[in-house]
Amino acid sequence: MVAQRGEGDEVVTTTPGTSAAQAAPVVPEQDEVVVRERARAIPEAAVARLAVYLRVLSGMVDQGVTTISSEELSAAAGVNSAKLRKDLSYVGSYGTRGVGYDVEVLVSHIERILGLTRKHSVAVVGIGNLGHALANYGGFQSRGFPVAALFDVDEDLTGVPVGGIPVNHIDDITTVCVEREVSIGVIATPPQAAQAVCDRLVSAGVQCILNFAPVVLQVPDDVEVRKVDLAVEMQILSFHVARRADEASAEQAANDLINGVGVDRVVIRP
Ligand SMILES: NC(=O)c1ccc[n+]([C@@H]2O[C@H](COP(=O)([O-])OP(=O)(O)OC[C@H]3O[C@@H](n4cnc5c(N)ncnc54)[C@H](O)[C@@H]3O)[C@@H](O)[C@H]2O)c1
Repeated sequence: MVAQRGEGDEVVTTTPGTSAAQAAPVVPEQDEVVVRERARAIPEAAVARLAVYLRVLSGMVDQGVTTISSEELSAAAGVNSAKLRKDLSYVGSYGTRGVGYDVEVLVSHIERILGLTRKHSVAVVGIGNLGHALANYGGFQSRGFPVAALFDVDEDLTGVPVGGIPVNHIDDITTVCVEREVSIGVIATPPQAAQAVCDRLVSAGVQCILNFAPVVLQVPDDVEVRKVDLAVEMQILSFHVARRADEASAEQAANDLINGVGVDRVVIRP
């Protein structure tokens, strides 16, 4: 089989000797795993879920699990199985009916889509409370993100090892980031320093920024920024709890109504 560009940027597999005009998408056979490359964009939320599937699947590889059904994976990842199947179709993986997904194959497809086929060295800037915690956390290394450099403006911290890595002064950020091939910069400085730190990371060639400081950073188009704000996550949790409480009290009111006035059914509209 060879790969060709199909309609709408989808690459379809065709048998040798078939012309592109004749090429029709291959319908997955029951016992066949069909792999399709999709050039179209994957929704941001699906990318986040793919990272969750990868974490779950990597744990399964460690336990020697070789195949997994979509139901098992959806339960382990906390995602409904229809959404999971849709997400996995973005990476071109269709499981085998009655057998499920080959865990290692799925891991390699997701890693390829997430660009994890190579290591991404990380620099943390701002080695205060948060920076210390991040630098000391061993979990990034095992997920393909080794922390390779630490920076702070505080000269008392220069040379002090945190998580086994000596802190460099911020003035050395360009040379050190280039030398250690840093591709992700984590900003854990006070907000007023964050934009200048971001600019220095960008001029050192760092194209991915993970920003913990509560500011919106301005970056060139070819630089990706993700902002982490735990307070926002808590506000989202609070919203869901409040909504659940509203639903429970509406249901209670409906039950009271049924019991009180003898109607059979009350429909609650959002
Ligand atoms: N996103 C979140 O959920 C979250 C959670 C906690 C903290 N934060 C944010 O993370 C940041 C750090 O918080 P913290 O409690 O660790 O603060 P901190 O004061 O303990 O540490 C800040 C560190 O940054 C260093 N620094 C200051 N200016 C610098 C510069 N120009 N270059 C390099 N280093 C510089 C300081 O010397 C200090 O070591 C703050 O902006 C805070 O608001 C975000």
